[in-house]
Amino acid sequence: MGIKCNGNVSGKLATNRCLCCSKLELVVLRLPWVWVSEMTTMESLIGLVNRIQRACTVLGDHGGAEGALPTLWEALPSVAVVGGQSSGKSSVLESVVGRDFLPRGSGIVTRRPLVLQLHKTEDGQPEYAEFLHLPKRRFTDFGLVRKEIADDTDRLTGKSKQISPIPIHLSIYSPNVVNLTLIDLPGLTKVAVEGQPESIVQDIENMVRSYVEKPNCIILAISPANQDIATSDAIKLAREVDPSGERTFGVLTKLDLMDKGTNALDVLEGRSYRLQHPWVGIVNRSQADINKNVEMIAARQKEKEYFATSPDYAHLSSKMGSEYLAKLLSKHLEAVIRARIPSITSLINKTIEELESEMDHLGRPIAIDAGAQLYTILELCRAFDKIFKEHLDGGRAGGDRIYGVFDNQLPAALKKLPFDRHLSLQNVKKVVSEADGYQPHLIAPEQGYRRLIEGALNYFRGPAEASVDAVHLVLKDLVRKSIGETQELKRFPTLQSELAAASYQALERFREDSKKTVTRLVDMESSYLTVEFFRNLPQEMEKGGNPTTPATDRYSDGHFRRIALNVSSYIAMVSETLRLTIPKAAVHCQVREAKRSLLNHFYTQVGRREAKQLGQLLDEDPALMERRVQCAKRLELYKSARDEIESVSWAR
Ligand SMILES: Nc1nc2c(ncn2[C@@H]2O[C@H](COP(=O)(O)OP(=O)(O)OP(=O)(O)O)[C@@H](O)[C@H]2O)c(=O)[nH]1
Repeated sequence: MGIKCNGNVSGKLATNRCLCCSKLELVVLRLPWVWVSEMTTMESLIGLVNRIQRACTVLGDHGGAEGALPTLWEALPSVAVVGGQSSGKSSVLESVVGRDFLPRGSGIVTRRPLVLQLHKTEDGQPEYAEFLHLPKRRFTDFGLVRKEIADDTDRLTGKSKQISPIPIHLSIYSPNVVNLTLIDLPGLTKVAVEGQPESIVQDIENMVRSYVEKPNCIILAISPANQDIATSDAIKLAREVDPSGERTFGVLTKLDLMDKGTNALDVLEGRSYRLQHPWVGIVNRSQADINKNVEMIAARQKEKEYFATSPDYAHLSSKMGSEYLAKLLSKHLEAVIRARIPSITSLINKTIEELESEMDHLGRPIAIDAGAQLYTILELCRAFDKIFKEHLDGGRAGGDRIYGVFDNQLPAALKKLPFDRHLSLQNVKKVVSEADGYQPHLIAPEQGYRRLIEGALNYFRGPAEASVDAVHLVLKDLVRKSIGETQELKRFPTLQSELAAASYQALERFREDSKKTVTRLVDMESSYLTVEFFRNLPQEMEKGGNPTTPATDRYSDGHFRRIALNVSSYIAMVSETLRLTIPKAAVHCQVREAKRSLLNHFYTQVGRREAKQLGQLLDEDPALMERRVQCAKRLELYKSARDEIESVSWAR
């Protein structure tokens, strides 16, 4: 909804559209104590973008989607200077500034983008320059500025003539400039010369393209008038990335070098190549002027005179020259920034939200003091332990596999025990006879029974231990799963593996204890046989069998079969008991203990560790740490950009 730009409107607002004139007003707002309905001058708008651009460089946002981080740089309007080598780019920039300050030389001199921020100061104030990378140093000697640009380029690229996309930021404060930001880019070239890598031609084009293809980039396309416009590198590239020409400013240099009798009116009046903005003709210092150290201010004056007195261009003279170009660009840049502020503001707010949610996801940075680290470790352990318990108690899948061991695996294993073989007639006879010794049993083979039973009971050790092992495997698997499912642990691979190792060790101890317990259950069955079972036997026999069996029958096959049958039903009874008690032992010793004290040992160990060792436990995945640092920097950038915009809007 719109608001009136000079009415009594309440509420906080950074940007809006005026209801009465429908112009875009940057701000109409009420501070608690005073009405402020003033909006920003050209200075503050361009200055605002300057400050945000500097923050971008400091915080590593050079445009481009490195690591898929959001880029603010690309959303900011900027003016990029594009042209072929020797087209006069440096001369245009220096004319606009009114100072000699750019490195000169043969080949590719500009090998990094130069973000040149011009700040107009009050008349009579001294001129000076400042680099972002040397914040405490004011350069009043522009020869030293030139040297520092060259040195800083070499510092980053080496002297290898490589190019780098990381910009150098230079601010110039002068009463002779307009507020403007220009990005000087390496000159487009067609061949690599001695000492340059073959790829340089393409590398330069790619870098220049990466700047000018952004929809927020205003293209200052420099072409020399003494060459056919159809061969201009700058126009060729501009046409590709901005076919409608709405963000391209055509600049024609070297008008004074055209052949006698020719002029550039076809270009300057838009007939040769039409752009949305008018072409601007420029006359820079010639090489001879440079050699003679002709002052820049004098050169500007000479340029003015050239157009004023030129029979070809006098009618265009008010719209020609470097001073006019600087003002035109400044005005246009200001207008573009004004129009873009609302979308930049909403982009900033949206990105802050996204980055904050990513930071939440990545987790906050680790504290450095031991107490806080220990606390973090214990919290992480608790988070894991909670998930592990949920697996056992239900809520998460997996605990039911333990019941599966008791309900399927154990009964199946018990059923498969080879009692048939053990209680075969032949084996029964053998065992009973061996137990009898030289004196065969008279009434019932007491020793024979015992040996047969003891022999059979031994078979139960296998399924008992196998059940313990099966439960152990399930628990181990649940530990692994729970670690994987503990989101908070994801960033700490060292802690993950130490937790896993500590849990596995604990489970190993529980397994041993559980094995001892189930073996003891089996041993207990051998230690004391159930008397009632055998007391009941004769009665059973009397009921079911023949009471008048003669004594000689006791040594017949039938007698041994009866013994086998009796032992078999005793074993069946024991098997049933063990089927019920082995699960109790396993749960008691393993499952219950895992729930109660899986990490007890680990806690004691961690409690004794020094700060350094605790820090090592919280070692994160380096890629993740890097991502967090990058996100934090980007977040800082977006927040400071938001503050900058608010500070302009909330003029106090
Ligand atoms: N007479 C005259 N000479 C010019 C004009 N513009 C540039 N020159 C000369 O052309 C030569 C190249 O100009 P530069 O400004 O260095 O061109 P550049 O595009 O920056 O060149 P590189 O940095 O090598 O890509 C210099 O000798 C300038 O003096 C002009 O309008 N008139």
